[in-house]
Amino acid sequence: MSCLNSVYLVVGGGIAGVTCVESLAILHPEESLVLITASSLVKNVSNVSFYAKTIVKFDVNETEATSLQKIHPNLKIVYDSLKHIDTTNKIVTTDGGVQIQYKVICICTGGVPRLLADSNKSKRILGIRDTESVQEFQERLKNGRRMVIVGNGGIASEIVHATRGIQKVWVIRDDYISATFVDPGAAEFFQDTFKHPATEENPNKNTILRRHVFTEEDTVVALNKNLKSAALGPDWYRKLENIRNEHGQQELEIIYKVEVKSVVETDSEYPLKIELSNGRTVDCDFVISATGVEPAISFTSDQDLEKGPDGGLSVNEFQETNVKDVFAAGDVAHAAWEHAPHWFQLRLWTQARHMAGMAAKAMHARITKEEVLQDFCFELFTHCTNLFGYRVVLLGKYNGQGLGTDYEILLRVTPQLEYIKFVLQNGRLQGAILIGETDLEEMCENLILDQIDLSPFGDDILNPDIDIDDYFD
Ligand SMILES: Cc1cc2nc3c(=O)[nH]c(=O)nc-3n(C[C@H](O)[C@H](O)[C@H](O)COP(=O)(O)OP(=O)(O)OC[C@H]3O[C@@H](n4cnc5c(N)ncnc54)[C@H](O)[C@@H]3O)c2cc1C
Ligand SMILES: NC(=O)C1=CN([C@@H]2O[C@H](COP(=O)(O)OP(=O)(O)OC[C@H]3O[C@@H](n4cnc5c(N)ncnc54)[C@H](OP(=O)(O)O)[C@@H]3O)[C@@H](O)[C@H]2O)C=CC1
Repeated sequence: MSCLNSVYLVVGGGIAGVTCVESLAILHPEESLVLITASSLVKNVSNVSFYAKTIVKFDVNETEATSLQKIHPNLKIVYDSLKHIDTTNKIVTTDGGVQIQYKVICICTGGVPRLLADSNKSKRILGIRDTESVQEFQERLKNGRRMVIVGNGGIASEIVHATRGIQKVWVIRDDYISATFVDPGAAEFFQDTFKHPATEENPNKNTILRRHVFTEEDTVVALNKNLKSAALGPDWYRKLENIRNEHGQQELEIIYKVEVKSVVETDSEYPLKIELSNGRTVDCDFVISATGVEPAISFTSDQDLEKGPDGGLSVNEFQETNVKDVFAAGDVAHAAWEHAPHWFQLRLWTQARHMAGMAAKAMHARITKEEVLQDFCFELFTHCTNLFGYRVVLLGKYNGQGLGTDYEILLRVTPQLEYIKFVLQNGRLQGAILIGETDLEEMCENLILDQIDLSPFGDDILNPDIDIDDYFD
């Protein structure tokens, strides 16, 4: 059995693993580093642009793992899967029997789709995670007449927006769409776009300003509770836009507040029959189960690595697990430290990148016996994405998460143009949803981080005729 020796060991070729390697290449290029990746293609980030200090947008690309050796002269790549970690002797073993001795290790094995309970009953229930799963979806789309989409998060929203020429039945547990990312008001804003696509002649710019004081009866919007190839990037669904099933009909039906009770294969016109919790059945060609991810922990270890309630490896603010010198980052990790007031974990690229950069700094500090502080990026939750053709920026406690019932919402809505929501508590901004080209990202970031008292401004804070930035210069 061959044995490699290395100071640093990183497992996984997704955004987290690659970011960890790239950061170590800058921090400690003279030291030995091994990357274990099951795939020869790995993910990397390019075209990073900053909307503000912590609000970042970037592209994710696939690249040959060997390209990382250009930036890290001492990097060795092992194309294999991690099988076992002996944390006492600091040796890992791969499926292929390679052994690697390490001083510090970072586990970045990502996540796998958490599919519907009946998914083992039919090959027509698909999850989307990697390039192969998208290819399978594309094949099904070409000839499919009707698909059922289950789930109300990022993937379901993107599929509903991007697919054409097929009947879509979108089955959700909530009473409004895209609940992982937005609130009922923003969902209405998106749905208005389905009904009235904006045209140049009819941009529909009637701005509505509204303040809403939350009471006990209000429902606080719930936050989302939570193999071998890395997860896709944000533009993955554009591939679907090119697929046109000329025979199919374009139709979307949304069924609210239901769950899938069972899925059975049939010999009738449609090969699948879906039974819903409201008693209704839907016939279809295939089902997309866009029902979240679960951490990918397919390896064993001699000591128990503690897990959080979401099944992820619990890590402290330096991304270290309960076992010394074993770090974890990205979708596989559960952020178990005490969070800053305006940050929480969602399994997203930016967070995978931030966690992995932090892990690399902490690993380097362990080897060089230096002190390390947690990075500033964990001060504020930020997510920048596109939904239903709009730029969406989510900041802080954008859905009032964890604020109880004692907060106010200030809204500015211009149909088909912008949707701006401020979440205020004690006159201070706690979170924001910015949909459209609002140009408010930097101001909101500052207002949340500095906790400036906004009560003197009243509703003017969102008055489109007042340039609020002037107040804070
Ligand atoms: C369809 C889709 C669209 C998305 N869109 C967005 C978006 O627009 N914006 C956003 O912020 N986030 C998005 N995400 C989420 C984002 O992709 C993930 O949060 C992020 O990629 C996680 O990175 P990771 O490196 O932790 O995990 P992964 O990308 O899953 O990478 C983990 C790697 O580890 C490997 N691995 C697993 N087990 C082992 C093992 N035992 N040994 C060796 N290697 C192993 C896997 O093969 C994989 O290559 C999307 C996710 C999906 C599925
Ligand atoms: N633009 C972006 O930023 C995108 C991000 N992503 C990321 O990729 C990952 C995977 O995306 P996705 O699968 O959409 O996961 P998400 O976690 O975003 O959403 C999962 C959805 O499925 C629902 N759900 C879970 N179990 C069931 C069930 N048994 N029946 C019905 N509904 C169920 C959840 O509801 P509930 O909340 O009630 O549990 C939630 O609405 C996530 O980390 C996501 O953040 C993906 C695509 C785009």
